[in-house]
Amino acid sequence: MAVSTVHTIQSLNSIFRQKQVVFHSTSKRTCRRSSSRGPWVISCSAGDKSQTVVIGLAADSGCGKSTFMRRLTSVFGGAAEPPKGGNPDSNTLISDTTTVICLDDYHSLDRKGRKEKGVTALDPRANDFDLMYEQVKAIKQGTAVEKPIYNHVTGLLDPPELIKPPKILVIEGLHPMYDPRVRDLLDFSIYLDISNEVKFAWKIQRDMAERGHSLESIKASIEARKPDFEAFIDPQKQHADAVIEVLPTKLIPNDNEGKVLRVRLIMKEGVKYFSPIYLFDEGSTITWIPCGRKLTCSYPGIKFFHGPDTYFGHEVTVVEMDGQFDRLDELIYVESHLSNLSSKFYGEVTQQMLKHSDFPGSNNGTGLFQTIIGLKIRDLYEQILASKVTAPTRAARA
Ligand SMILES: Nc1ncnc2c1ncn2[C@@H]1O[C@H](COP(=O)(O)OP(=O)(O)OP(=O)(O)O)[C@@H](O)[C@H]1O
Ligand SMILES: O=C(CO)[C@H](O)[C@H](O)COP(=O)(O)O
Repeated sequence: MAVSTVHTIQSLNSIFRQKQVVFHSTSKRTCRRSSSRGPWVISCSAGDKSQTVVIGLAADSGCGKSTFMRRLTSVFGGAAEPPKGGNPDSNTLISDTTTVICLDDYHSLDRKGRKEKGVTALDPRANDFDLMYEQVKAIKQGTAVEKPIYNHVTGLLDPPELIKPPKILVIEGLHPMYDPRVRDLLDFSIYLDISNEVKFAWKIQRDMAERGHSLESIKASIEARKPDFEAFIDPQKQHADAVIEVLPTKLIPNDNEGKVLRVRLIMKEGVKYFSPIYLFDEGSTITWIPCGRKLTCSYPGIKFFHGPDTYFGHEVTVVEMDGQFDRLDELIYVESHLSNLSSKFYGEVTQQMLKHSDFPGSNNGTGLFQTIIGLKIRDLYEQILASKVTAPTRAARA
């Protein structure tokens, strides 16, 4: 039988100080530690209703998570910055509304440790899912935590940093949907599914041009990660509420340049506080070539597709864009044919895209769909907030 001990925040702190993990309380609350489940398993009662909305973003390294995060933070306004006065190598980004934590911080093995044990960072054995679960749960319930830091410069685990509960917590990285306990804490989840060909092209662009790596070493690193990527990262997409799939274009026969992309936004039906966008007419299957009088298109043009489908046994709506925009200001023409965008005013998607026209993917479906998912997350957050405000009022009336 599980033996539960009631702890105050002070007594928890004394337990965790030895392990460099300290729990803070933002309101009066009690935490329980169950002795049958090990020292890391702490549950705190929610002291108020101001719980944090938790979003999961999964993708392999170098697949556009940071770019997506910049677009998302921008939808809420304000810039995201690392914690003030903290570790300069912190992976965390904080803005007024959102805190983005990188799940690399839950690596239980540092670079040397992984080498000695012969495991990659993608392997669950190199990650502490118990701590990830406990800390995400604590933040969701309004409790600040001391989260470890994985230092990508040194390859070491640095002393922890304080993470206070934000309005929206984004957990981004390799495994946000891997552990069922963490997955259950997510209010919304996204998977960035970049095909091998495109991933390779992006890696070359970044690691060769910006980081001075050789073509051979990039190839070797992709190959070395492949088995663990397929075993532990890729399967998470079946759990995602939205998947952004990035594939080579079909508009250029046998294209191997990887510059023109076919991007699919796959949106699950029946997700609470989320309803898919659609093109022209909800539920119908449509192919649309918008190029002509209102949209300038050079070779190979632009082709949209919209329709219902199934994805890992779930009903989904898919919107696809193949090709790229020549003139971003003309995106308003496409935006005006998309419905259920959750924008606050006509043209908001175009405005966001123009604002960040220098971000990678701004001229194609990656930027467009990332921006739309950003608006959808804002809408989901506002709906959750409204449900908390109206729930007690209704109860009081009954
Ligand atoms: N939509 C895009 N179109 C073209 N290139 C892109 C796009 N998104 C990302 N890239 C390329 O991939 C690189 C990595 O992007 P980003 O830093 O957003 O990925 P990440 O998943 O956060 O990477 P890491 O996990 O390694 O920090 C960029 O520098 C850019 O070269
Ligand atoms: O897959 C990764 C996620 O970003 C990294 O490779 C992993 O975190 C290990 O980092 P590093 O290569 O800096 O030791």
